[in-house]
Amino acid sequence: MPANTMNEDLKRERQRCSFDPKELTYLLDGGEEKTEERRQREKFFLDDPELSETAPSDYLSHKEKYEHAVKKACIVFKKVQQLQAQGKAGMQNFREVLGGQLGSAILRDGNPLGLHYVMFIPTIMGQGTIEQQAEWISKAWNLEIIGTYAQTELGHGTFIRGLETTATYDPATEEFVLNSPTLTSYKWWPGGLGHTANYAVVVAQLYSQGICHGIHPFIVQLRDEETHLPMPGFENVRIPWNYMLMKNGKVLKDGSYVKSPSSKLTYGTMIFVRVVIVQDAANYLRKAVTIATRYSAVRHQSHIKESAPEPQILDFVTQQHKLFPQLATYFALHYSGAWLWDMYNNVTSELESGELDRLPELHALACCLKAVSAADAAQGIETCRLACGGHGYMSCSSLPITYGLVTAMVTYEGENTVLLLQTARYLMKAWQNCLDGQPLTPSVQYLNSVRRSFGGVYHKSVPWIIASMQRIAAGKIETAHRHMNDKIKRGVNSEDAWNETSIELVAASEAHCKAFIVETYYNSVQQIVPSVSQQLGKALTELCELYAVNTLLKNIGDLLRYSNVTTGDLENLQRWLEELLAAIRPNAVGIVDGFDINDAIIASPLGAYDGNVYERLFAEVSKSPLNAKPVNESFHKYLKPLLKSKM
Ligand SMILES: CCCCCCCC/C=C\CCCCCCCC(=O)SCCNC(=O)CCNC(=O)[C@H](O)C(C)(C)COP(=O)(O)OP(=O)(O)OC[C@H]1O[C@@H](n2cnc3c(N)ncnc32)[C@H](O)[C@@H]1OP(=O)(O)O
Ligand SMILES: Cc1cc2nc3c(=O)[nH]c(=O)nc-3n(C[C@H](O)[C@H](O)[C@H](O)COP(=O)(O)OP(=O)(O)OC[C@H]3O[C@@H](n4cnc5c(N)ncnc54)[C@H](O)[C@@H]3O)c2cc1C
Repeated sequence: MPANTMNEDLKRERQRCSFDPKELTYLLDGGEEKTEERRQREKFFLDDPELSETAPSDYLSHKEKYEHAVKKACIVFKKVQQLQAQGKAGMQNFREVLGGQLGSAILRDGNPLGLHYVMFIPTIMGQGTIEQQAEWISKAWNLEIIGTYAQTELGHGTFIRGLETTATYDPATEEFVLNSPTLTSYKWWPGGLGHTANYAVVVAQLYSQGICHGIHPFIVQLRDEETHLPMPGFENVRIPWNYMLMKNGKVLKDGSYVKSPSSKLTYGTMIFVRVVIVQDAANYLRKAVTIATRYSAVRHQSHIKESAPEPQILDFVTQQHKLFPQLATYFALHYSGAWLWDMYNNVTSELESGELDRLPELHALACCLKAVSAADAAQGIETCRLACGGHGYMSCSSLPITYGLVTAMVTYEGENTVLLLQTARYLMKAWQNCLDGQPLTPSVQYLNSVRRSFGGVYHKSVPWIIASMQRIAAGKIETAHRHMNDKIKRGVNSEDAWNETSIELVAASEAHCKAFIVETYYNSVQQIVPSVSQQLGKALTELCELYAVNTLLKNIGDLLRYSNVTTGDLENLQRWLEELLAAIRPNAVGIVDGFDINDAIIASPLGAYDGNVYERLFAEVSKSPLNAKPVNESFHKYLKPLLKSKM
């Protein structure tokens, strides 16, 4: 097929879409102008010959990949500075360019500067005094220094109160002495710590006047700014007094300690990254479902009717049931992420004025939304990979690497189970408040309404599904609360009772989160529909209904246990699901086109806009050095002697 011709199947798919994908693009970007801005920004980076992939980095050594990534990260940074000089670079650009999809396309092998922007700078902004911000932020933005966030140790990642690195204040010299006294206290995992960063925020147990005040953040220089050689010593390293970030907890020069308004303010950066992860997980999922949907429109296989030619695999209802819920999940996580980002900004500004009331609810929501979005996006990406059969397994499909990036999210920034238990902690208190008639915060208000009524009869609407999911969540919260208290009444101490009930606590947390996501998604679509064309509004509504129906059908056991749903209602839900898959089918390619993901970011022969899958696959494998010569030298070195010896 000559280059740049459009695959006929995709041509037909694009003709049958009921709405203009550009309208969806503008909606997701926040308007036509924003789309144009984004496209220009992408072009500015992706068209740069120094950044485009000549040979796939799959064939580089680990060391070469690192050096390649550093080179490109520096080019990206200089280009961001050019944007800044034109007044075009703001926080959003950095997020786009240094993280997100554009970043992961340009820096396929990771971004050695990622942690510098994602955690080092935000920690100084969130934990440093005004003076400390003035001292460090501009140097960091201008890359005069490169930082990382060194919290996790060989022996501790989750339980940060158990971290062993110490920072002991020496009033005689007005310095802190940092020490990682044991093998398990060595900082381990921080991105960039090995060879890139020359500074770190080190999270350590603060000791002053013989008292341990818990974990606090300290700036430590790791490498000489000129030679990049590691600073002398890694035991009893001395740093100046003002290298402790003191916006919250403080140590005065005489060594006396001033408590933070809340010890949990030290954990602030982790909330920020969890909030960012929700949106990033959604974006990686939409890249994967774009690849799998376009591929499924081009791939012909088997028969639906013996008399007809091999159909597009997108016409198999099972294939639709694999992919369309992923389309819907992208929107669900996108709108939940947007809602959480708003709440984060509001609560953070309240914290600035000492208002801590909403921090616990933000923490609880950030925990469960990070956990559910990372897990669901990872599972959705794996479903997309499997839906592409053998070609989905190839690394050039981009699906395995995308899956790897997102499963990491399940672990970092708080391992999922641990975070779901954090939310469960909040829900147990909320249920107790509900029983005691105490006021409830907005995200758990539904506990009151669910307690008062045992659910209405089935009707084919998302509000009925939301009420059912809230009923399931309340039921699981009540069950966990009751089981835990029954154990305590039987003499089990509260910590053991918590641990013994933790399976149900995690499940209650997940159910609460799913109910929150469906409701937030529905409310977002309700707000949007009146402002878009009737066709796009219908498509967005169908996707929202699909997310709700499919999520509920994956939970039939709980639905039967905690509501008065009948088997007849379940049959109606199954029929509704099938109707929605059929309704979405003609728009599937149009929806992914609406994501407007540049082919260079898709980076997959299965998902290119023109749909020339086989030509692109073949071109891709031809790039492999292994295919440069017809006979590989291993034949003469090893195989031939072996064969000879048999003769
Ligand atoms: C501008 C450019 C941008 C570029 C963009 C790029 C985009 C790319 C995007 C993304 C790439 C990201 C790449 C990052 C790579 C990964 C980085 C890392 O992994 S850094 C390490 C993370 N490590 C953890 O997260 C540890 C997890 N563990 C914990 O958080 C804690 O240990 C926890 C919460 C599990 C237990 O901590 P306890 O033992 O001190 O707390 P308890 O006793 O359980 O609770 C005490 C009270 O504290 C509250 N609490 C706990 N954590 C809180 C928090 N974070 N905020 C507020 N309250 C909290 C609790 O709700 C509880 O409150 P009550 O007592 O119930 O009222
Ligand atoms: C790609 C990547 C990048 C990272 N980058 C950084 C970084 O830049 N800076 C940094 O400081 N760290 C970083 N980390 C470390 C990361 O934050 C930790 O790995 C993460 O917090 C999990 O902690 P852990 O490894 O101790 O796991 P563990 O907590 O040991 O988890 C192992 C198992 O124990 C279970 N478990 C632990 N505690 C509990 C509990 N209370 N209740 C029930 N189950 C429990 C977990 O659920 C899990 O199943 C990174 C990790 C990865 C994978």
